[in-house]
Amino acid sequence: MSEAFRRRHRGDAPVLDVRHLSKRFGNQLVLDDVGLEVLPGEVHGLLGQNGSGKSTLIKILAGFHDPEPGAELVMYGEAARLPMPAGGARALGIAFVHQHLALIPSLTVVENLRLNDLATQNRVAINWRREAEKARATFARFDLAIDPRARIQDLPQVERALVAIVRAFEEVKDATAGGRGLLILDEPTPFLPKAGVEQLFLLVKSIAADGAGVIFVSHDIDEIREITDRATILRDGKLAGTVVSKDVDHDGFIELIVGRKVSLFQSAKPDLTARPVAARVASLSGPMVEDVGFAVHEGEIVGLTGLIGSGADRVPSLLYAAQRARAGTFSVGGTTLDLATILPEHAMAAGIAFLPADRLGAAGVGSLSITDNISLPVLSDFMGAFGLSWPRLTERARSLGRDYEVRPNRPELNLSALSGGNAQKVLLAKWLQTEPTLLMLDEPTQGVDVGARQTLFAALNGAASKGTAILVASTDAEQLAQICHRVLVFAGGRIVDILSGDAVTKDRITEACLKSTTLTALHPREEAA
Ligand SMILES: Nc1ncnc2c1ncn2[C@@H]1O[C@H](COP(=O)(O)OP(=O)(O)OP(=O)(O)O)[C@@H](O)[C@H]1O
Repeated sequence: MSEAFRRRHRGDAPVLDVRHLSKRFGNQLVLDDVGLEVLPGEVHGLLGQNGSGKSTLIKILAGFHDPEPGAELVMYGEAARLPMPAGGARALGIAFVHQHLALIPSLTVVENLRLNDLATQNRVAINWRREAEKARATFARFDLAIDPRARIQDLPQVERALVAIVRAFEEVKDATAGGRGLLILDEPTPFLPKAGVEQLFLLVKSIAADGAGVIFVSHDIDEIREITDRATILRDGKLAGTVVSKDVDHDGFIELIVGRKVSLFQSAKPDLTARPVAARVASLSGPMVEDVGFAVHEGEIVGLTGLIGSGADRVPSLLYAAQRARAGTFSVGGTTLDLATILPEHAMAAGIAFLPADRLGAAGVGSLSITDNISLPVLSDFMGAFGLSWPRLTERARSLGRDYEVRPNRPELNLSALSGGNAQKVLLAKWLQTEPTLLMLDEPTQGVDVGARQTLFAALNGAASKGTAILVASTDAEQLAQICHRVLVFAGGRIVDILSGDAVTKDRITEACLKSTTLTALHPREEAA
């Protein structure tokens, strides 16, 4: 903690002081006598492996789960009730921003800001002109250039996140006097490119400077070190410690989170471009992508990256026909597909698998069991004379769960009962078991903890060493540096730079992204080699 921070807070009652928090699901104790204190003006990190209990703690503060008896909650020196009664969090000035932001895309920014009033008042009774002016003034105070009349669906992801945070902050202020209150941000950054993250940090810091407390949940240790004053680490539902963030280095955080030293996965970076081509894209154009061409070779892992709006993240969904391309061809395993007309089933039949970022939407079915989710692409292999063999399917799911360290490894649970990172392990196992010719992934380790990441990276590397070609769209330079043989950098919908071999490092990738907008497009033919 900085001296200025310490001086500012000497003698201040904590915004939040919660103690003896325990929670049991069935016979599993997922929180075990945990405590957490947040001071006024403090940004406090909450870290831990997937399934360590972070969301459960937050859901108890939201009133979604009841804690075990014995828990104590004190806000600004006054005892408050637990279990949290309905509407209690709001009355205490606690507001939440969840990863999915809870905005309504078809409504405007100002309508989303007044969503609570919309639910309780007649729409006509609200003076929208005045509300828009108020919103404009609020955005101006935080130096944000967001149009209150724009529809959420037309805004880039970063502006959506900023709107959700401003809305939560306004809720905090409405419920309490002035800048008091507690803002809880549950992994708000994984969808945001670097530039967006910086803008979000400025907003969070100015909210804390107003005197509110902020809890910031993230798996990104660099982010935690950059933005938080202190951090609390949970390990297997227990308190592993509360530290002053500046005093702990990157490896120190990893050790606190995992409970032991972890060696980060690092693959060798041989040049594999002389190997046979596994997939070739030519003249791909579509939303945010212009005349892109490249090849991926057998066993090669190729990263696609760039700044906000670069188009890199659009490529896998265009190649899988999850979004419609205007033009282009895609050759995989001897089949050439016309990208303007293909359907996802054509891509699948050609040996292509795609794991999108939206894991409980497009990627998996939360209301189905883990066994069902894992089995979907391989059902025909388990069909016998008397129908499907459920015991074999379940055993298969359990064995993949062991390999991919899914916790808890109970295939009968619904996918939605798993923590975010564990759900991602299941979905990766689901596609890798099909041994595709080409596997495409969009932000594959969003929300996955630092230990489990190494397992997923090793699994991807293992699939590549058996010949699968892999395309990874991501804005996480560290992750790309750990696993990719080559990285294609996008700007304005085109490939502007290619990094390979020793140039595939976190710093070089970040640098290439930052200067990407000043570069001209490489000709597709230069890349196709
Ligand atoms: N409704 C539920 N029913 C049964 N078990 C649950 C339920 N919600 C959470 N759990 C279990 O409680 C444990 C803690 O989950 P929690 O979501 O709090 O973890 P987390 O630290 O937020 O993980 P992540 O970083 O992956 O989001 C996990 O083992 C999870 O499977």
